[in-house]
Amino acid sequence: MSDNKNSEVARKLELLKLRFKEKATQDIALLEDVVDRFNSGRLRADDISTVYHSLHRLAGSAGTFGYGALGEEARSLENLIKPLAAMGEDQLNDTLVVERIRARLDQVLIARVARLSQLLSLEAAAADRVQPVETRVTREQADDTEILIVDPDLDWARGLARNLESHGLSADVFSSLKAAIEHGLDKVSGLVVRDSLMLGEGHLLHSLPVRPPLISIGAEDSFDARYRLAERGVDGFLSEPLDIPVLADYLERLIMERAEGAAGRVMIVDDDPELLEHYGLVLEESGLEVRRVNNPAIILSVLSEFRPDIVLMDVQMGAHSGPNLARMLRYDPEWLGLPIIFLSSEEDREFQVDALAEGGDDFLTKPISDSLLLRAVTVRCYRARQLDKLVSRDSLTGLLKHSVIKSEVGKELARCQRLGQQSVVAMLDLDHFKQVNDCYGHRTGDLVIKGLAHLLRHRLRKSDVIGRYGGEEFMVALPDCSVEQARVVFQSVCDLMSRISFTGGNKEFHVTLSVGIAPLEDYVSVDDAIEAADKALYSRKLSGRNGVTATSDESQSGKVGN
Ligand SMILES: Nc1nc2c(ncn2[C@@H]2O[C@H](COP(=O)(O)OP(=O)(O)OP(=O)(O)O)[C@@H](O)[C@H]2O)c(=O)[nH]1
Repeated sequence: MSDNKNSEVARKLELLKLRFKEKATQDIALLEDVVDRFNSGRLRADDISTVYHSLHRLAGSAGTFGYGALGEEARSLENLIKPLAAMGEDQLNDTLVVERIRARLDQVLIARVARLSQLLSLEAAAADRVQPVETRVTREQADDTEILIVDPDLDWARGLARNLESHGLSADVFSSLKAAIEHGLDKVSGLVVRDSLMLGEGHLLHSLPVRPPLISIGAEDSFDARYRLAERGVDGFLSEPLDIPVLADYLERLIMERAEGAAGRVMIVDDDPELLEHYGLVLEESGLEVRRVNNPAIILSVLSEFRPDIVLMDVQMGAHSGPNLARMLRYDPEWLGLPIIFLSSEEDREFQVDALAEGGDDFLTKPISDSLLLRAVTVRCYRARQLDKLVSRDSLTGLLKHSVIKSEVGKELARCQRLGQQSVVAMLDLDHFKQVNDCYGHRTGDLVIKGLAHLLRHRLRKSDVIGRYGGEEFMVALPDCSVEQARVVFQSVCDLMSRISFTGGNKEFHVTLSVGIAPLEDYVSVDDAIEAADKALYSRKLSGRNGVTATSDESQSGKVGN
C-alpha cells in the first residue's frame, strides 16, 4: 500500500475518532442529566433504559477508538445497571421500586458517571493501528516461483529439483537450513525439507519474521511423526516414496494460498456509523473487500449482489436483532453455510450461546482491537474460501465444477442483458485426447488436463471465469469482451498449448486444443448460448481442430449443417 493511501486511511480513522468523541460527550452529558434527576428524586421510568443503552454503546465502542479505560468503566457501570434495565415498566413506575434503586445505586453511580467525563478527556491511548503488510502478490509474481529443497544429500535434492522443474516449478538446492536461511527466504515461495533435518534444525526457522510455506517429507508416517512436524510449524507432509505430481500440486496450492494474502469479501452489518466505517477501513487497508450495511433491511439484496465470504453482524441494531437476522438468512438454503460472526459487547456466555443457536457461528466481543479484528476476519475468510473451493472446485484442476461454471455463465448472461454489454462464452476441448490416454496412460492424460488448466488460469484475465465442464472439456466466460477480442485471446491459448512439451513413457509429445466461441448477449437463455458455443467447437473439430471458431464464422454453418 502506498504511503499516500496509508496516510489517507490514517486521516479518516482520526476523523472517526473525533466523531466518536463528540458523540460520547453527548452520551455522557445525557447520563449526567439522568444522575441529576436521580439526585433530586425526579427519575423517569425510561431513564434506566436510556442510561443502560448509552453505557452499552460506550462499552462496545470506546476501546476501538482508543479510549480503553472509558470503555471498561462504562462496561462495569452497565453491569451494575443491567438488572434494573431488565425490569418492566410497571416496576419502574412503582415509587417503592424506584426508591430501592435509589438506595442501591446512590452515590456510586453519581461518582462514577462523573469519572466518565474525566476518562474521555484523557489523551486517547496510542491507537492500535495495524500496519498493512503488502502480502498480496500479483499473478505474474506468483508465477515467478523459487522453491528451495534442503537436504544434506545433495544428489537426492538435485534429482527432486529436476522432477519439479518438469512440472513448471523451478527449484534450488541447499544442504542445510542454516545455509538456506543465509541465502535469504523472503523471496522464496516454498521450502521442501526432509523430516529428519526438520526435527534437527527446524528451530532455526522460528526466529524468522516470515517464512515461506514448508513441506516436510518423511520416511515414517505415523501420528507421532506428523504431530512433531506440526509442532515445528510445518504446513504440509508427504511420506516416501514421493509422488512427484502430488508434491508439485501441494506446492502450487500452498504458493497460491500465500499469494492470495488477506483475501476475502466481508459484509459488516452495524447500525453505529462510526464503528461500521472504522471496521471497514481497517479491513480494506489490509486488502479485504468490504461492504458496509447500516440498515439491516437491505441485507438480502446486498448478500445476493456482493456474495461475501463471511458476515460480521452487530447483535442489537435498533429494532432489529442480529440473532433474528441470522435465523432469517438461514431460511434461504443459499446462505445456510455462510459464516456469521456476531460483534457484541455482551460478555455473558449464556447469552452468546443462545444467540449462536439462532444461526450465528461465532462471537467477537466488543471492543475489538484492530489487529484482533483483522486476524479473526482473515482466518475465517481463509477457512470459508477453503471450504468453498472444496465444494465448488474440481479437484484435479482447481477450476469451477460443471454446475458452478454453468451458473456463472448464467449470471454473466443476465448482466449482459441488464447492462447491454458484450461478453463471450467459450467451449474448449483437447484434440485426440483419447490417443493421449491410450498411448501414455490415464495419469499422463491427467497431467495434460492440469497443464491446460494452468495455462488458462495464467493467460486469461482475473475477471474471466473458468470451469472444467467435464472430462477434457472446459468452459470460460469472458465478461466485457467482443467475439474478435476473444478469438485473439483463445488463438494465443491454442498456440501456447501446442508448444508445451509433455513426456510420457520417455517420449515427448504435444497436444492441441479446439475452441468454439459465442457472443452471450445474442442468446435468451444460458443453454442456448452454451449450445451455440458447442456447435462452434464441433465445427472447429470438423475443420481441422487446433484453433478457434466463432458462431458467426461462415464455415461453421456449412460444416455443422444447420
Ligand atoms: N486422463 C483423463 N482422461 C479423461 C478424463 N476425462 C475424460 N477423459 C478421456 O478423454 C477422452 C475423450 O475422448 P473423445 O471424446 O473420444 O475425444 P478425443 O479423443 O479428444 O477426440 P476429439 O475431441 O474429437 O479431438 C476419453 O478417452 C476419456 O476417457 C480425465 O479426467 N482424465
